[in-house]
Amino acid sequence: MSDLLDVDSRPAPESSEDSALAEYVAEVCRRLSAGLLRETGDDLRSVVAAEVRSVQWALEDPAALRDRVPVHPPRLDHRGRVRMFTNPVLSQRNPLAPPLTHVSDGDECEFRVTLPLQYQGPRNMLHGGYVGVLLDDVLWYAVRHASTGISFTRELTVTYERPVPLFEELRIVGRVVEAEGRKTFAEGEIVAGGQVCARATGLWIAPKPRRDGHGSAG
Ligand SMILES: CCCCCCCC(=O)SCCNC(=O)CCNC(=O)[C@H](O)C(C)(C)COP(=O)(O)OP(=O)(O)OC[C@H]1O[C@@H](n2cnc3c(N)ncnc32)[C@H](O)[C@@H]1OP(=O)(O)O
Repeated sequence: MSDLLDVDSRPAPESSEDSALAEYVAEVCRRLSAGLLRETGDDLRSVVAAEVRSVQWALEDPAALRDRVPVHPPRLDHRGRVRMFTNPVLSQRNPLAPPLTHVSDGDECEFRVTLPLQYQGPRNMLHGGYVGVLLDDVLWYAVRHASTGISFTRELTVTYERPVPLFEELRIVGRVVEAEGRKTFAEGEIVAGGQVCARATGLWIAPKPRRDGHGSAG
């Protein structure tokens, strides 16, 4: 995967154990989110108690998460500031992110994900706004992969062809179709069971160079 933070690769002063703990707690939060929406009564209480116990266990036993290699530990930028990878679609440390599994870079960038209940719009279907979020992020990633700096989404058009299902694997694909100066045009789709459910096209624009010759974002 590209260096999405676009900063120096110096690790921030956080132990690997603490980074692993943060990512584990994010995972527990995701399971809890689904549990709160699925269970009621005694079943709800069991789910909450089990997850609270699992966090307690991870906090009390330093060896509990020994085998986990943190995926998105904090990094230091060139000014020595701590930078977190906060991306709400890709970050392992952000409980809002599903997060996506990266499959390939190249002419096409591909990610896969199976979405749980907290992303539901209509019954068993993905919320339409989140369809746009996924496509925005993966097309942005394809633009980022094909260029040297950060670009911002200027325009995104989403076509909803059929419902995007929850609880089954989705392929989310993005590719650059044209680059011209600061502008990059990209397109992509979400595919479930071999069928395209949603398509997007969009324009990403790199910020104007600053007077010192650097971009103003990143
Ligand atoms: C680290 C993880 C991040 C993950 C991020 C995922 C993607 C995101 O969510 S990004 C956040 C959402 N997006 C934003 O907040 C962006 C908000 N918009 C902006 O800040 C600005 O509009 C910005 C920076 C995109 C462009 O501003 P600016 O540089 O002033 O643009 P501007 O000079 O008007 O246009 C640049 C060029 O694009 C052209 N252009 C603008 N709009 C269009 C369009 N719709 N179609 C074709 N061309 C266009 C202009 O004509 C101009 O062309 P030229 O250079 O030939 O004159």
